[in-house]
Amino acid sequence: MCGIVGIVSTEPVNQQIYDSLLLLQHRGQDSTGIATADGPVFHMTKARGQVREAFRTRDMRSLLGTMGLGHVRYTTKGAAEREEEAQPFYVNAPYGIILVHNGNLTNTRELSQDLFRIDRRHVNSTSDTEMLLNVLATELQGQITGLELDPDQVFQAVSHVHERVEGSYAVIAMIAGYGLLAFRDPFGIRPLILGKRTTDGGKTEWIVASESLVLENGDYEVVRDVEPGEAIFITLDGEMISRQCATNPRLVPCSFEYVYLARPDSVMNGISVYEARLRMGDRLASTITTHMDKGDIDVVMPIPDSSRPAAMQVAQKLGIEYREGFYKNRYVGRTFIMPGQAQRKRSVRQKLNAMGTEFRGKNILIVDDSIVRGTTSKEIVEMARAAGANKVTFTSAAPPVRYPHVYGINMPSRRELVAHDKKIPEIARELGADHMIYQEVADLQAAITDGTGITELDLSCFTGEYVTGTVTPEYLDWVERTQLS
Ligand SMILES: O=P(O)(O)OC[C@H]1O[C@H](OP(=O)(O)OP(=O)(O)O)[C@H](O)[C@@H]1O
Ligand SMILES: NC(=O)CC[C@H](N)C(=O)O
Ligand SMILES: [Mg+2]
Repeated sequence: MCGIVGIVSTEPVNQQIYDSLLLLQHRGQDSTGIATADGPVFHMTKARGQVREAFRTRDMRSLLGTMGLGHVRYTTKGAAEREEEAQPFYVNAPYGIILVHNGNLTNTRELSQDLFRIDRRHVNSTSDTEMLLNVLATELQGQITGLELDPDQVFQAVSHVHERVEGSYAVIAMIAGYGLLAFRDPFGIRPLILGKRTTDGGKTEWIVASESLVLENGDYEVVRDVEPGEAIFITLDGEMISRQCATNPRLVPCSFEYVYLARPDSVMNGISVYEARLRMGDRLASTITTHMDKGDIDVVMPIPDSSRPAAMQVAQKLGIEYREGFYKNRYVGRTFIMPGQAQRKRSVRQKLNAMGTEFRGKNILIVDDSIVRGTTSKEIVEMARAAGANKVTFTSAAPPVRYPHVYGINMPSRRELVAHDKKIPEIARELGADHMIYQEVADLQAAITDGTGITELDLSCFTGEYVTGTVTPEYLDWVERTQLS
């Protein structure tokens, strides 16, 4: 789940894109990039690391132009450490296209063959995003008849992309000399939202971004979410044209955005992430009461940061004191989205410290938003015990993560998942907790969608059911053998 943003403005966009990326930093910490268009000329800077360390003043000065896009990367395909695989990606024909992508393609084996054999295109990385860009470029090339590009041709090209590409993709691209294109996969797995604002001179400026908080921060009004399968084209003069480009679009958004990825102050597909997390807390509290006596819990404690809203609600619902026993070092980023298990493990200890006074002799109920590899929870239980806790009950506002996530979250291998193939008491033993309680899948679904009119969610990492057809057991084996850990 990377973070993406694109802006068509009436003034220079470099600073706005930078500010937007800072707001999306929680979606990716591996690398970042900005590209701008100054008339038909592109400027681009990309580098490893986080936004604050990646862009220097001289880079920012060179990013000229009133249209631009940016990316923060959390690697799911390709290599996290290779700067060349940082986004955006560029192709010089047709016209010149620069593209950013949030998501993960599940038919890259077929795509790389087809791109080479049929389209005669060389893709110089293992990045799925570079393949996606080359498919778009091929399809656009196939549509162009005269010299000029027509939005109809762009929409036709996106329809063909939908036919060729499988998996999840929220995409923003600039076509040199023409405008900004944004589209979302036919299941709308990854988020994308459209906003606009009017200048004093009455001109309209547009923004497309992964999360609504970026729009709010830039004083843009929310127009709407980009629909699953829909493409939006914004011309250089600020005219917005949209079209449904998929034959059978269906909204099936990723549940993990609401559990962990998105910032709580964002609204996605009309659902407030914060409120969804409160509802997860409500439902988890009910499940807790069916498993244990409230009288056996002295305090409810969150694991900072992401579980705070759910933990607060669990405490309130159970009528038990809420205490923050883990102090968080604000200078350590999110550990789950770091590349490599060694770094993740080291960082949990650097990130969290247990305060003895909150633990000594107490029965603690810990709430985390999710338990994936168990890196955090194992360390936390040890820390709680070392700080003198009596009994440690570990709870998760999400159900057990038992299956790989192949739509843009780096959990490719079943072996790595602490809950894969294990019953809950076995997980408790593995993590060293006295007791473990997980959210039920139906409760998670209800917590996210209740009252929203949304009927489907991608819950694949909890259920093993994948919405795109190409995710077969053979594919999952291949992913497990070949991808990142
Ligand atoms: O079971 P694991 O593999 O450890 O993964 C799950 C943990 O990782 C995340 O925290 P993270 O530190 O990334 O970010 P946060 O500060 O937003 O909670 C998540 O909130 C869990 O605490
Ligand atoms: N998390 C994402 O959206 C990743 C985008 C792309 N698959 C990459 O690895 O760079
Ligand atoms: Mg956490």
